[in-house]
Amino acid sequence: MARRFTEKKLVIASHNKGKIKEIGDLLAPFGIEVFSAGDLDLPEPEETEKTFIGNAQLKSTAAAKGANLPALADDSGLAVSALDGAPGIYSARWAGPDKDFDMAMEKVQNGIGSHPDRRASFICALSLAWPDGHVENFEGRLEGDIVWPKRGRHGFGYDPIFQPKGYDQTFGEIEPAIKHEMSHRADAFAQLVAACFK
Ligand SMILES: O=P(O)(O)OP(=O)(O)OP(=O)(O)OC[C@H]1O[C@@H](n2cnc3c(O)ncnc32)[C@H](O)[C@@H]1O
Ligand SMILES: [Mg+2]
Repeated sequence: MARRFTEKKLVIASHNKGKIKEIGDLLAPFGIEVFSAGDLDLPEPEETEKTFIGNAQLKSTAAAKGANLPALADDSGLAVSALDGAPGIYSARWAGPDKDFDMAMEKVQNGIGSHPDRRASFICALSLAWPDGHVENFEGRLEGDIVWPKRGRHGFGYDPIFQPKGYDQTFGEIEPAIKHEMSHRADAFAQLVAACFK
């Protein structure tokens, strides 16, 4: 049995504004007071693990200890079939220190080149940690295709080149409220809610 979340305050252990906004929107119905890692001046830990869950847990436990509050971390990324799952856990790092996602998206497109397989998945690991060290982890996924050129201005990161399966718009074009209902983050969040918030 997962530990239930009964506290009133929660830290979103992320320094990514796009993610903090999405997680804040997903948490809105639960009446929890949320803080971001930046609000609390928490450092950004180095992501030294080899899996999404490993890195999510590293971020959640560091923030929970640092803030002495429960903390929810997200480690996510894009796994491209023709690139054997790259950029994967390196999705943020492909954009470099300037967080240049135009460059990162071009790297994805150039890597696929003329390969006929344009399939990709977005993956999201969520880790909820308490200050006593207890952790609950979840992983969500969404299948789609890489399109080129990029389309739309909604979302963040790789959204303008990711078109979810069954849709003819990219996450850059789809309204945020619709993304929240079907994304990899929504999938992981639904698992978290079922296990810890019900
Ligand atoms: O570690 P934190 O502080 O949370 O922020 P980050 O941006 O470094 O986040 P990650 O280490 O988890 O890297 C994931 C990258 O994958 C990309 N990504 C994840 N979810 C995405 C989404 O829903 N839409 C577009 N890109 C996404 C995005 O560019 C992120 O920078
Ligand atoms: Mg990161």
